[in-house]
Amino acid sequence: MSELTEVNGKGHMVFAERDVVELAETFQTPLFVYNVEKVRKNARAFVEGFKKAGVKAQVAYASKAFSSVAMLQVAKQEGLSLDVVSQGELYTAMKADFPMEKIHLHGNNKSREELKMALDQHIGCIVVDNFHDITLLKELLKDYNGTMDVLIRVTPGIEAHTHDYILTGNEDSKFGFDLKNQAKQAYDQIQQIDQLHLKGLHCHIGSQIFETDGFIMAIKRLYEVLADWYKQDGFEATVLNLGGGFGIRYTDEDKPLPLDDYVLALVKEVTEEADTHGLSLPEIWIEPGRAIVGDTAITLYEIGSKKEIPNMRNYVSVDGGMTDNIRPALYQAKYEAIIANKARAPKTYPCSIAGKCCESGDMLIYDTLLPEVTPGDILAVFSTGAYGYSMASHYNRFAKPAVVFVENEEATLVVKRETYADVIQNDLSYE
Ligand SMILES: Cc1ncc(COP(=O)(O)O)c(C=O)c1O
Ligand SMILES: N[C@@H](CCCC[NH3+])C(=O)O
Repeated sequence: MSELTEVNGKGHMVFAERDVVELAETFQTPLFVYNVEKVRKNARAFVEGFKKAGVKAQVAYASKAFSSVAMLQVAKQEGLSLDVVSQGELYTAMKADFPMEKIHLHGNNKSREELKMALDQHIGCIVVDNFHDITLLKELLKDYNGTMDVLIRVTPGIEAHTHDYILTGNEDSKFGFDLKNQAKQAYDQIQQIDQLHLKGLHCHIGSQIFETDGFIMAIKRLYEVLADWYKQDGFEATVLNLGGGFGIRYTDEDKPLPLDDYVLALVKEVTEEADTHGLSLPEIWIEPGRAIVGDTAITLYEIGSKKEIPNMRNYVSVDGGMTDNIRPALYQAKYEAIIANKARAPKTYPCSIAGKCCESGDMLIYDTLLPEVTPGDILAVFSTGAYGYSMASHYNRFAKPAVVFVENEEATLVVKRETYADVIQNDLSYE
């Protein structure tokens, strides 16, 4: 996004109206900086899209993209619902005082404890992923007075155009029930448990998707099944959850749609299918993660060493890497970056950006152009708001970076930088 970058009189990059070089000095590096106004804007694009279409909806922020107490407080302020996939994500929501009735629990191997916590907290909905979920719920509900709303997660057999590792709606997937056989068995089992209220179906076809056809195909397939269940049993879904996966821009190769285009396409197709089959229009739920936070943050690093291999490649190393952004190593994901303290300088130096882990694959960006690089320069990598901090690790015993929120020009530390004492806090001695 370099051509759109704002630059101040000192030649420093400005992000969310703040000089990022100053932010790096104040909060140290590596540092995640979120533009909260942009987070709100993304959230509102989805929410307003459904409002405009006049359809009942829930926009559940997929907290796996970036979960922290402050982030979930922003999601709550924006009236979003929440998708959690673990006790840890649910616990974070509890600490953020997130309304429990707006939380949906996912997971392809939910533990008894996770399901119990969901029941005890009276969350809004459990997305049943497999027969084990149903068995555990049946047992747990014996000691439970209330009821629980559930959706059945199915794999609609859609091959969305995305990286193989983040494709989830195809039949050969660890998630959900296959639509042809297992979904009906799950339906029958759930209908026999009085305390489970089946609201409808869930599918998630993949992530970083730039087209609406995959979603449309998925909706058609869901309706084939829903039409059968209606004929057989008179069952009508009151909710259709179409997952997340809406793509964002990392580099020029990515051509995202305006967020409300996805909403309009979903609403149109669901409305048509419901009409065709004589079914009433369900609530439409979606679960965007990346599209809410991905393009709202940058990561700031300090540049250190350089290795120049004549006629081959120049390596420029930064003080973070795969421990705060595993996506390039895991998915060959591409990013753009600039030197924040030389934001106007001509880009004349061909180089690749390396992390500092003891791993050759620890590369953040291959073959980019930067201005002449000197140790101490601040590198800003764009669009790191999703699946960066949330996938961070302690490899090489690195401490996790800090996270800062900027809103109304004010920068607030929302996740503290870990200390080395934090990193080894669970180590016990064996002398
Ligand atoms: C079930 C489910 N919902 C929502 C998401 C969020 O996806 P994204 O961040 O691409 O919107 C994912 C991740 O791909 C997922 O598996
Ligand atoms: N973590 C992945 C996306 C998969 C998310 C959840 N199913 C990414 O960084 O793109």
